[in-house]
Amino acid sequence: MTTDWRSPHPFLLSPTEMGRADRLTIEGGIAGIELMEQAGRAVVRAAVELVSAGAQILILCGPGNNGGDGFIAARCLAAMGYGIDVLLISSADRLKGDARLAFERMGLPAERIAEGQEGQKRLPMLLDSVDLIIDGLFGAGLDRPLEGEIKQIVDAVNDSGKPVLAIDLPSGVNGASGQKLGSAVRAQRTVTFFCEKPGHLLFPGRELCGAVVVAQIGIRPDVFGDIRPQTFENAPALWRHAWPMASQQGHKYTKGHAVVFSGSVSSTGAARLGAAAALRAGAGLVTLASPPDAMMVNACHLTAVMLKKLAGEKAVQDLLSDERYSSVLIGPGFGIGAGTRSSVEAILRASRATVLDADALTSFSETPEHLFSLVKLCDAPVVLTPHEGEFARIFPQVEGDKLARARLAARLSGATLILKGADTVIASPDGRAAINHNAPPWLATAGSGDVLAGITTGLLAQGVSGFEAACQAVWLHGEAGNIVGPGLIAEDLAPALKEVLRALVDKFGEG
Ligand SMILES: NC(=O)C1=CN([C@@H]2O[C@H](COP(=O)(O)OP(=O)(O)OC[C@H]3O[C@@H](n4cnc5c(N)ncnc54)[C@H](OP(=O)(O)O)[C@@H]3O)[C@@H](O)[C@H]2O)[C@@H](O)CC1
Ligand SMILES: [K+]
Repeated sequence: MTTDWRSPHPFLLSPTEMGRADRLTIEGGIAGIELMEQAGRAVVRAAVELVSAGAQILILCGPGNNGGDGFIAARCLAAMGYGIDVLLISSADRLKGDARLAFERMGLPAERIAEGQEGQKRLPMLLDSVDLIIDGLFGAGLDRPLEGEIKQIVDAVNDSGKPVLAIDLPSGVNGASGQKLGSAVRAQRTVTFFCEKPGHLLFPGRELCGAVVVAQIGIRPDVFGDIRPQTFENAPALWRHAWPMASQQGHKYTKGHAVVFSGSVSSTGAARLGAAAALRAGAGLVTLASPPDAMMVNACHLTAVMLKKLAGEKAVQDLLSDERYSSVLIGPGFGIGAGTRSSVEAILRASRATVLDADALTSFSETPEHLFSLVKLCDAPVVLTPHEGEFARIFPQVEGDKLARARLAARLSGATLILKGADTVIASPDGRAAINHNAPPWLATAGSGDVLAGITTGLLAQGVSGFEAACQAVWLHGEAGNIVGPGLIAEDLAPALKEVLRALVDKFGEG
């Protein structure tokens, strides 16, 4: 498995929140320069793993505290016998606070430090002879695109092909969004402090960071109590409390009953993938609701999943008048149009925990407001599972980075949102958001989304609330994808869930 599910907390801090963590720590009696010393030493520990003894290291330092960490690392690495050159992009006179102090403590011979224009002139020669570049240009304080000479430096670093160790973030990556501002360093490894930031998990930042190391520098975890982060890494630490543990005395009727709506005769497979996944995810019973023309094909393919014919105008209302149906999935292979809209309306009016996927979303492209008002009428969790194309169709007015868009869309629609992709974001209407990072690239295959929707429906059937069910489902789906490996087809996922669930339940059982 790829995820360290024992991660002690699931919090991600934006650069602004991280600044607050620093300030709270400093107010608590630890000097800023002490934090910087610890940060610099963490950079040293990472650097020595990347080079051999006596290697030549170029440290690029910006005008703020990110550069300050670089000065500390320069001092320690020089004392350890590495060949160190420091390139400071501004003039040393303009350094302030802890960064100035760190510069003054550095103690390198003047010829090993190049400032401003002089540094730029020396850069090609320095890049030629280094074994490692340490990027201390910009971290949390980046607030605008890289331009001009700074952009040229970053581009030259990337073109050199030399390994880069980034301090906190690769310079040019926005820590809140993972977006590249102008240009950005491509690192082999990134050392960040205290906890990860959204920009380490969201693309393109995730790719530009290389491997991320989180170092502790003396900030106490109780600052989370003050900051109350609303952004999380999607890991078991986030939703373990809401996991539907099987009870010894439970039986299939206590684990909920999911209904999955099938498409017509030529498009039934997607719903069956969803139904099988709902059953694997632990729903006690799963019924496939099928149009009459698809009964035979569905019947030929189902064993543990039950089948019910859905006919007549009030078929959905009639079906859901049975209170035992605890969750519903509609959309995969269901078809786009007025019929789908009225089925969705009947489901949401019946106030059942609901997953709306694929065609159930696209059917509201012209009238998204109508969908949102129905969601708000529904007295149970609703989860929408759009990929980027579907998202653009139902939230055309929502712009910005992926995290911000998912949050805003969840608030607008009143539903929990799973905005799918390599860095799936799960957002709740109450403002919480989680970023997923265990999905392998081979999960992007036909039917994979139907399985994800099915897992979510299976968890909702057991009474898990919307945000937690969505986070659990996305994580389980990713882990199942890792177990199957390259060559995965959607049919492989539900069987692979067995192994994921076994490991998870064993670990949760251990306490
Ligand atoms: N005690 C602590 O806080 C600790 C912090 N730590 C470290 O500090 C880092 C945060 O430090 P920071 O806040 O000083 O910000 P930083 O990333 O160095 O950049 C700010 C400078 O860049 C400038 N600037 C921004 N964008 C620019 C652009 N596009 N192009 C050009 N210039 C640009 C901006 O200049 P100005 O806007 O004033 O022109 C400003 O001078 C954090 O990532 C971590 O490494 C650790 O030591 C642990 C303890
Ligand atoms: K950096």
